[in-house]
Amino acid sequence: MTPPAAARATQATATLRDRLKDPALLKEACYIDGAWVGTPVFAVNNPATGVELAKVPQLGADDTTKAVEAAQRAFPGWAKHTAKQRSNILRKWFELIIANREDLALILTSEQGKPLSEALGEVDIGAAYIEFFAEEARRVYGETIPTQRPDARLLAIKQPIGVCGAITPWNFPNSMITRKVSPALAAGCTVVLKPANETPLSALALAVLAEKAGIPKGVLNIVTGDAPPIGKVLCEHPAVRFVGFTGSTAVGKILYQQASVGVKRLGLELGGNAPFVVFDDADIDAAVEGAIVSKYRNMGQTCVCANRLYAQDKIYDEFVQKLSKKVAAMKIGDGTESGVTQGPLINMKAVDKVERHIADAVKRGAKVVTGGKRSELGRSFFEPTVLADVKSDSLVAQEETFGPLAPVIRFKDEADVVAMCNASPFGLASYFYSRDLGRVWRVAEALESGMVGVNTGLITTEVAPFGGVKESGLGREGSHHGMEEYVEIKYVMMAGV
Ligand SMILES: O=CCCC(=O)O
Repeated sequence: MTPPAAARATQATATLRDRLKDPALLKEACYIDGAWVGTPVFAVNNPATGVELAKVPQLGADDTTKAVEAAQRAFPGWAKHTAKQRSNILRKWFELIIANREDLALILTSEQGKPLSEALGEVDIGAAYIEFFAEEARRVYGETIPTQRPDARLLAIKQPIGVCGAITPWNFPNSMITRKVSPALAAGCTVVLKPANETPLSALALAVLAEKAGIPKGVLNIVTGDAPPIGKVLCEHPAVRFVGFTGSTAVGKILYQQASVGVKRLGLELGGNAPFVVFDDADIDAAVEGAIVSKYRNMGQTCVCANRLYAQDKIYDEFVQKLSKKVAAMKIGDGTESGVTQGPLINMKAVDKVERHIADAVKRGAKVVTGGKRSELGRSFFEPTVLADVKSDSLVAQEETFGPLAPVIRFKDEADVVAMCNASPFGLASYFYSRDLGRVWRVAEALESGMVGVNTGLITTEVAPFGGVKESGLGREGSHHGMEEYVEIKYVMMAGV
């Protein structure tokens, strides 16, 4: 007999909790000023099964203001910690995450859907950001400036910017948090974080470990709830000096406007429409592997996913045939099952968009080579798809699909394809495959994007600057450049020498 809905939900919560080595990582409360607060009312569901995993509080503007005030109170004390003290605490947080990586990955897959192997990879790179910035905390150097006045000495020192807001997306519920929070904390800033409503459990689990690592109360605060009122407080409260956001360009523009009132600094990692180009001198097998990683990682729900693929005339058929053979062999299912490489999409709206892009491309003459429809598993499972003979004016080449759909467009020459790549208001990532050294330089320099992968489909690493140009955003995350977002330069002239 099927148990009633409420009992089923309780069972599901117990199921995830029971499967964790440390059940205390599954939190149903917000973390403000070092206390776990709020009534759990908002259900978090597993997209693979639809069952409820847990509930989290639905906080609003007042509680967000309290969180900002807590961060404001904690700021002077945290900023006065020595760089080494901050570094040691961050290092401890990193170690705890690694020690709990399997639990964190299971929570991540359960709430987000990606295969467990990818979730483990995300937890590892999420931890790697913390490790990197724990090291970087000790290298926030200033400078001395050759003087124009014999009686004066000139310095530029770097100081933490202050309280930071962070708003993070559901597609990378762990690493997008650590990529923002760890440089902020390393620099001496305090943070109020709003995770995505679909995936708050990864954020709360990270906070459990942050508390254990000894991050003082008020330094990291987590607020779950309705995005617009929380985002408005983060953008408009006078104590907040920086807001970091990863998400859609449409929301990024709203935050940009709201933050302009208090002239705040913003870090925006927004939408993309990454081209993936295969020239006829490329290693085709390597290009196919790169396309698989770039396109189908996280079921195509990655901001740097290849969105439109361009293959040159001479190798077009070979590339499409080899790509679709691999794609047709992918295993769809619950991300916790062994061998699954394609989990469910985050929700039915995501499925609708993939279907809309396929229908539009087919209407303009494209052919479905493999996939093309909802999976027989139901829910938001969608067959990984390859389309051939796609026209460059199709919707799928203009808008980010955010799903497992590879549209392959034919091109003639280098100038032709570079023009198509750059004919977009977005400029996050681009990829191309070629073995001609001259072409590699020319094309890498010509592409209008913040990041370029040459002969690779995977460019993310904690040591490199991640970010876009044009409507794909502002600022850089990761690498030593990522630290610059969280410090202010203060110039000091010491006269009377
Ligand atoms: O979707 C944004 C993040 C992608 C990544 O970290 O590779």
